[in-house]
Amino acid sequence: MVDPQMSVSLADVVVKRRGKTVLGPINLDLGGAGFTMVIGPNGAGKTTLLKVLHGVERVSGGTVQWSVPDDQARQAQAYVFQSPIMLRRSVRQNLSYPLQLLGLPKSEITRRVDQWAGNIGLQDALDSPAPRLSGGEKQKLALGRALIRQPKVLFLDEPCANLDGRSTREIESLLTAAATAGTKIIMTTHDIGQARRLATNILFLLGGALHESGPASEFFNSPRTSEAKAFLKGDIVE
Ligand SMILES: Nc1ncnc2c1ncn2[C@@H]1O[C@H](COP(=O)(O)OP(=O)(O)OP(=O)(O)O)[C@@H](O)[C@H]1O
Repeated sequence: MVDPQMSVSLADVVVKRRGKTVLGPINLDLGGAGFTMVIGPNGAGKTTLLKVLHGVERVSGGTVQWSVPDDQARQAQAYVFQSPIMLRRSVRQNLSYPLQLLGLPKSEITRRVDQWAGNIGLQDALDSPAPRLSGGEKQKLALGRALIRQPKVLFLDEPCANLDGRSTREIESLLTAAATAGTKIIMTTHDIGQARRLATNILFLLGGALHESGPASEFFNSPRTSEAKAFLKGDIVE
């Protein structure tokens, strides 16, 4: 990550639910800038891994160690859920809220809200109720609300699921700008094209295990395992 202090190590992390191992054991060191794309078939454990990294999934074994104390790590992270969660209030209130929680002065909040409303193309909808926005607009608002806090690490779970091409392109360009500005992005996707467009490195999960990982160019050009090859070809992999 751009801030060299923000990296994370997972040692023998296991998540069990109802007696079944849904993730792990995972051993992983994650650092460096850019996009880490978490890919794999349905049920492979992608969302569970994201939540483990963010510290909101109960682990049954192993350790998750950020290179800064846990409270600092959490403070420096944001998480965007697959179905955007927002306040039943205006776009402006949705963007202001995270900054109010940080206790920023009103003038600074107004400045950043105006700037981010422009970044996400909602400057003319600032006083509209957020629940009335389209799916693409809601997702852009969720992203704006996460990025307005300038997190060091941003987690996203399928941020473009069910969005049209135009909204997907707009979200990818917002994410690319954030990555260039120094936010480490860790996201899941079902869209291999999106993974190819964005990824710096890949985590390929299969059956709860980290089946293959490494730089994106290596993964896409010369996957090591037959399962990764099959997955990239579009075959059904279990
Ligand atoms: N609370 C839970 N109780 C029981 N099983 C769970 C629970 N949460 C997740 N699972 C199971 O854990 C496995 C991994 O789920 P997860 O949502 O992490 O996969 P995923 O790769 O994100 O899937 P998808 O691509 O479908 O979103 C699945 O088999 C799921 O059914």
